Amino acid sequence: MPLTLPQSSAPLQQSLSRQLLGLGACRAHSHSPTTHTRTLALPSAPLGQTHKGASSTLLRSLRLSSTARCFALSALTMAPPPPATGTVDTHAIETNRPIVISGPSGAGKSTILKRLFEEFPDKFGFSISHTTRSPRASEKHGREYHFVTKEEFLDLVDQNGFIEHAQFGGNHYGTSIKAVEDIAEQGRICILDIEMEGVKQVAMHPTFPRPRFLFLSPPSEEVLEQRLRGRASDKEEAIQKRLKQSKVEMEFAKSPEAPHDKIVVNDDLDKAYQEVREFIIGKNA
Ligand SMILES: Nc1ncnc2c1ncn2[C@@H]1O[C@H](COP(=O)(O)OP(=O)(O)OP(=O)(O)O)[C@@H](O)[C@H]1O
Repeated sequence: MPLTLPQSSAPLQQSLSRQLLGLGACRAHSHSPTTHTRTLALPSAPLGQTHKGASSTLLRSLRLSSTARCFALSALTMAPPPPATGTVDTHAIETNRPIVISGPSGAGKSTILKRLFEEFPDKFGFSISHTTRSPRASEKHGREYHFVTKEEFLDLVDQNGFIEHAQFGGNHYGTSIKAVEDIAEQGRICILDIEMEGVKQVAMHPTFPRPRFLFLSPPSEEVLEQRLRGRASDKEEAIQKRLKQSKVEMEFAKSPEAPHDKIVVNDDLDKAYQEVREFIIGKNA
């Protein structure tokens, strides 16, 4: 599911989007108390227009600032919510296979994606997540999120219209197939920054073609804790929650059911970035 944090994922997504793109708008979501889903799109070919995308909140969960990170390039910002359904434009998705990036909060996902977006400033777009929570004063329907009613959201769930969805803090969050598909149809590769439960959902989705899965790992628990504290964005309780969740995510990554095609250990940032870059846009991508 898009990420959802005990705290809201929207702030995270927006924050990340802004950080990543240096823009004033973005979107994404996650469904975990600490993270959420960030959906980004990398065009596989030069684009003539802008887009937006990105979310992961639950993953969006551990940090209240990493909600899906989506970035909106104004053109799509005002678009109405797509009529997502369980049907998929398989050709577009398989031609521009989305990338799912996951890893513990603090592993460095935002840092590395920011670099990637800076290196390819004209190639990114982002998808917009759905949520049943009320928009905040500064938020616009179709920009930060597609704000829908609970009934509309659950209808879409019944149609298998989400590649992942979750409930946090009493609200539903989800990344629709249509939102990701739109990016693929524009010749872009959508990058989804998703927490563990969302990864499982995407991997098991009945109709959505399998994306490529990348797991970003911290070099050790000790280093992860240092980085979370160094980020100075969380209170002690939130740090402890992220560290606890990181153990679960690391165990999952080592398990047979983990769908990851590539695991990158983020020790030296330059080296990790090159590995991620190669996986996403390298000649064997
Ligand atoms: N290789 C590295 N060496 C040292 N510090 C790093 C490295 N990679 C990331 N960091 C730092 O670690 C902190 C956590 O990184 P970042 O916020 O990118 O993690 P994240 O995986 O996006 O977390 P979240 O899921 O909570 O958004 C940041 O302060 C970042 O600057």
